[in-house]
Amino acid sequence: MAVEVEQSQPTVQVTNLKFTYPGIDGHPPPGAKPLIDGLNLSLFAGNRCLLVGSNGAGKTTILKIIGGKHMVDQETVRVLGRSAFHDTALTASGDLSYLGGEWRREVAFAGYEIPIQMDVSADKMIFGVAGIDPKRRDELIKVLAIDLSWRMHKVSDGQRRRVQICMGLLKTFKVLLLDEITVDLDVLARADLLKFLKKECEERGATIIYATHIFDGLEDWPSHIVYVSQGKLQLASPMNEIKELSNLSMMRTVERWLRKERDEERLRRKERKAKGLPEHEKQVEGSRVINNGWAAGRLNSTVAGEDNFLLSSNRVLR
Ligand SMILES: Nc1ncnc2c1ncn2[C@@H]1O[C@H](COP(=O)(O)OP(=O)(O)OP(=O)(O)O)[C@@H](O)[C@H]1O
Repeated sequence: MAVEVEQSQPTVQVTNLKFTYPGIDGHPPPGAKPLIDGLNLSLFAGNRCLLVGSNGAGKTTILKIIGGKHMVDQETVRVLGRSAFHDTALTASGDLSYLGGEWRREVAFAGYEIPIQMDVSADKMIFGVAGIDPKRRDELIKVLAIDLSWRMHKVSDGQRRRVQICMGLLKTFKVLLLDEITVDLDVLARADLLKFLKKECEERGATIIYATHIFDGLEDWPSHIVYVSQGKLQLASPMNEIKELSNLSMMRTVERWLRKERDEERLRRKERKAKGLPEHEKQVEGSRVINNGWAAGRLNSTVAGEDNFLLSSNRVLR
């Protein structure tokens, strides 16, 4: 049964986020184009937000910033009303949890990172975590169909991933950031995990942001969708609004946005070439210049639904 959740305060609030990766001297290189620019986003308890965008669009960077892994101004990113980077108790308590990236080789758990491939049983790993609700632990073991006798250095990638995900979800989170974590899971494990995560939002009022390229089985999962391109928020909308606009499946809808983005970038590149400019916009990274290919341009037209449905980047999701 769904709980009534307090909707007045956002659980995740990003205000005019601008971010450039620091160079080797620890500072953003002078003149570098920001990777994330003017991004605003508000999410509330119970929201399940799908974060989509092409490779290199900035999804991981955004999740890491919200997860407190990159320093930004205290007021720019607020999670549960606190600064994600400065208030380390947010992650230490498990209230804010990030699963992704380097976590693929290790288990990130409440601020600690544990190697995932040592000769240890799943049982030892999962039951070695203190202060866990036994009912929640049993449920996760069942949902992820974990055999507690598995030795972590001998199991398959997918089996190892199940244990890893179980560890990451043992503590009751309030805000969960998932960065493409289901890649190795079989169809059944993925479906059961998504069902569990949906329940966490509906019953406990958790907020989840999930960045993925795999849309299989996700059709009815998200309550909201956010599309980023070149570090800018192109669209943020409740799923029902997207569905009202188009009969296409979510995968086809996203495919259409990305095709449009790519076509516009190709056109932009052609125009640059015609003007005798280098085909690709260049971005400064540290002391060297990197070329981002077609992903480096700006999406400057509308993207969603029937093409004229561009949502404001200041949109608050309800
Ligand atoms: N530590 C870093 N230092 C400098 N640039 C970085 C760093 N990490 C990522 N980038 C750059 O930032 C851009 C966005 O990367 P990010 O990983 O956020 O994209 P993404 O949308 O998650 O991509 P994908 O879908 O491929 O996972 C890329 O051009 C990448 O090269």
